[in-house]
Amino acid sequence: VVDDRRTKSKYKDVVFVGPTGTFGTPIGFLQLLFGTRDFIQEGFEKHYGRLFAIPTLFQMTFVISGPELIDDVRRASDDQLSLYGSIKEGMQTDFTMEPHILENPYHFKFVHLSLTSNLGGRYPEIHEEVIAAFSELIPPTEGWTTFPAWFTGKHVVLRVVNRLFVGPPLCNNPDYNDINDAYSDALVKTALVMGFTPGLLKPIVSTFLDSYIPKTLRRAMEHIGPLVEERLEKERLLGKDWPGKPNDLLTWLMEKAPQGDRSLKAITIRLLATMFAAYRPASMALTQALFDLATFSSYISELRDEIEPIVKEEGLTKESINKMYKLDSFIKESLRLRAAGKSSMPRKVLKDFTFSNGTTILAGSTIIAPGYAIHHDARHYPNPNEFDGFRFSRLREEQDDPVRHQMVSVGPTFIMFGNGRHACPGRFLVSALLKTMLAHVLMTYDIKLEQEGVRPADKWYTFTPAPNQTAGLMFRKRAT
Ligand code: HEM
Repeated sequence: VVDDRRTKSKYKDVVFVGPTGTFGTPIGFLQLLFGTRDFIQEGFEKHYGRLFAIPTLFQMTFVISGPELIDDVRRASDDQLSLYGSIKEGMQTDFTMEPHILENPYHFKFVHLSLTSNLGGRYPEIHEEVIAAFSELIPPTEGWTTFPAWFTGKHVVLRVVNRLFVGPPLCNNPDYNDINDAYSDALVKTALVMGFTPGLLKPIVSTFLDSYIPKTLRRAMEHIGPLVEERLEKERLLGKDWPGKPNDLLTWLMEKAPQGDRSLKAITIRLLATMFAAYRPASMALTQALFDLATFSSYISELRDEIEPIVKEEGLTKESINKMYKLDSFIKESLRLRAAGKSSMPRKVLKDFTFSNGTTILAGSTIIAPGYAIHHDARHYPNPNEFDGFRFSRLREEQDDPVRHQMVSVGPTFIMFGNGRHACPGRFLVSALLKTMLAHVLMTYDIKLEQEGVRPADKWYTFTPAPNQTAGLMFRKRAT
């Protein structure tokens, strides 16, 4: 309490949202945690365009809003405002992954180098894996059959992304895919507990936490180990550029990671850590888009009318999916409405930082952007709470601007993929994945909700929304 008062007194020109008084911050923090008050939305509505502080424990957290402040964050250097600093804290990586992993997150760079810049070349594999994954998980039947939506979305994404990370046949190994899933779950839960533990106690608490993370890591190493050996053996026998050598994330980690970081354990941790960044948001996005397709079924025929002539002419390719403006718009609208957390683009303040409006935030604090509030702001999105599937394709046509409103474009009013130099490097892949998956579903199946007109409710984890995880979706072989 004393520390909180001392810190607050340093911010004369910053608004504090939430209860005041001696125990204001802890009370406000509990209200925020248990969802009884949403200080981020409250602050956004009352203080739009300004910085405001919300009640959090152990440090000050400031919320930015309005294009100018978001642009200030975009332009700040990494030694002032640090994404990795905030991931380190949020994911407690020193305890959940390995200490120093974010001092050189070269695995993140490999996403761009090995996947995005080579997306066209790898597209046929994506397409092949999408078809295989759907036909296995949702075999087309004449009559309607219910499938678990979240389980299906998750497993399609795990399999297709792993095709690009480790290749076949491991990408379709149920045990390996479960490990990826379980590892992510364990990371989130352990990080949550460690986040609430005061600094001095962290090393002690971490030794008491269950051994699930190391156990899961060992299980993953049992899969990756033989694959690494197999590739090294081929290299010994056939030379460095052996025929058929995969250009996947594993190869990049084996060959381009710093010398001291090429042990099986180091490679496996980086693989799992990259999968953590990739598959959770992507599988949530797929599941939500499928729920939207089933809920707003009037879009289906117009989407098919767009997709079919393109596919007839060119097939499904990296280039042809770029022509599917309406499909892009439908998925982007689903992301806008459902996927942004209340707290986005977190940055740890490493050096005192002065915004363009003159407000200075001291080192040690955290800055976040209110993603959910921004994406539901009527100033930028008329009827913001309504699903308007062709909102963005209309804008692309009306403004004759094919780039600005596409899913992968980032800016201060669409921060689903962040903004600036750290904007998600996987977004080009995600856009290709989601469009291919939805186009495949539209062309192969009919889809509907289990209960007509009732979209399964989202689940919120404090700041983060997730699709309903128990509901099913009904599919049958396309009849029309
Ligand atoms: C719908 C799916 C996805 C969403 C919504 C999403 C969103 C984000 C966001 C918000 C950030 C932080 C940006 C910032 O704070 O400025 C980020 C970073 C990142 N994402 Fe994604 N992402 C998705 C899928 C993926 C996929 C499929 C991959 C990998 C294949 C990926 C890899 C990364 C990496 C490596 C970073 C760190 C960037 C850096 O080091 O600067 N993401 N993502």
